[in-house]
Amino acid sequence: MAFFTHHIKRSFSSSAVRNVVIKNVTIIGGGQMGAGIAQVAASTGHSVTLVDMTDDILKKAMKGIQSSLRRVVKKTFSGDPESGDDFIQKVMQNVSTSTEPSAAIATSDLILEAIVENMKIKQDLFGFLDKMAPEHTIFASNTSSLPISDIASATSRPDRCAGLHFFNPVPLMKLVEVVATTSTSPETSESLLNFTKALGKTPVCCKFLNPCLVCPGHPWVHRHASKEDIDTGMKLGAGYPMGPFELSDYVGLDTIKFIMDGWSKKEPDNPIFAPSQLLNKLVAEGKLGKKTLEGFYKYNK
Ligand SMILES: CCCCCCC[C@H](O)CC(=O)SCCNC(=O)CCNC(=O)[C@H](O)C(C)(C)COP(=O)([O-])OP(=O)([O-])OC[C@H]1O[C@@H](n2cnc3c(N)ncnc32)[C@H](O)[C@@H]1OP(=O)([O-])[O-]
Ligand SMILES: NC(=O)c1ccc[n+]([C@@H]2O[C@H](COP(=O)([O-])OP(=O)(O)OC[C@H]3O[C@@H](n4cnc5c(N)ncnc54)[C@H](O)[C@@H]3O)[C@@H](O)[C@H]2O)c1
Repeated sequence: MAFFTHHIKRSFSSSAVRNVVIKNVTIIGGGQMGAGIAQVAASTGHSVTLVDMTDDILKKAMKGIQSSLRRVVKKTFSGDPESGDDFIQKVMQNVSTSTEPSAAIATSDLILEAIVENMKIKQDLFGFLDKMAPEHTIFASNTSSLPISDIASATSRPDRCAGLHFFNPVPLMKLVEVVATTSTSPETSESLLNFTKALGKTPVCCKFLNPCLVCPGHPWVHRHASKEDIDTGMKLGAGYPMGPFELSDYVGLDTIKFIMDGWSKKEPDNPIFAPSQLLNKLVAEGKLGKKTLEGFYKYNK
């Protein structure tokens, strides 16, 4: 990405920064999560810049936001489609896109990354942003599994770094985890709590992200039943809205693999995190779940 190449070097003291009222938000990564977060932030009156590597990806993200908004307004403006259309138009005006975000970064109160689940790439991004962003800017990561303190260590502002973990699909899921490290300042946590409330979400504070799923591709998970039966059982028997295989396809099998590989590296002797041949095979074949129309299951466009 071009913007990685020209750095504006500035040095900042990590002097206490007061509570930040978050209005201008830059979201790096316009995939399923970044687009969803952009939609919700724009819908609640925030000014959003969505950043990704190519214009094509950003076009797809904007199309996704628009079609999700249509589903939302069908309910919220059910008797008044004209007001629904106005709302969509206003929300779309709150989102701009860029592959060269220096200008947006310079006025951001919050930069939230939702890029690939890879420590080195996230650290490189945070290190790069640290040199460009104003002193008050808070950095947040939407990581599912990586330690925030390690990502924050690439910056000179660990007190202004935290996790902001949204759930998929962002427009519908109410929960957001605000993940504070031992270095995150109380002002940063409070600013993020206020931001998530302004988004209409329910924040919970935590120190670590909890593994919320065990990989469904793992042999012991489906040793005694088919994936269809396991999914049906978990939906009808345990009240889950999706079974584990369906949910993994929905999250993205590449993302699930990144997470599993990370955990397995940390706890090589834990059989729960042992590599899943089935998962690895599907990812190697480019069958990444719903986004590629095939994963554990096949999907129509
Ligand atoms: C190995 C370890 C792995 C760890 C993984 C970690 C991942 C991560 O870090 C954490 C997560 O996110 S974990 C993941 C956490 N996530 C979960 O656990 C999700 C579990 N799944 C669910 O909650 C449901 O299956 C869905 C809500 C996704 C779909 O619902 P459904 O009933 O199956 O299907 P439906 O009939 O199509 O839709 C129903 C209604 O929703 C509406 N709508 C849907 N999408 C929309 C969108 N994008 N926009 C707007 N609206 C949208 C739609 O219009 C409809 O409205 P209506 O008024 O009824 O017509
Ligand atoms: N998918 C989920 O259900 C889910 C839920 C919660 C959290 N997360 C986390 O959110 C993050 C993103 O997940 P996703 O599902 O949206 O992934 P995704 O693959 O849909 O999107 C990632 C996007 O980031 C872009 N990207 C990658 N590297 C980049 C860089 N250096 N600069 C700019 N853009 C870059 C890619 O082009 C892609 O568009 C991951 O850390 C994941 O663990 C995912």
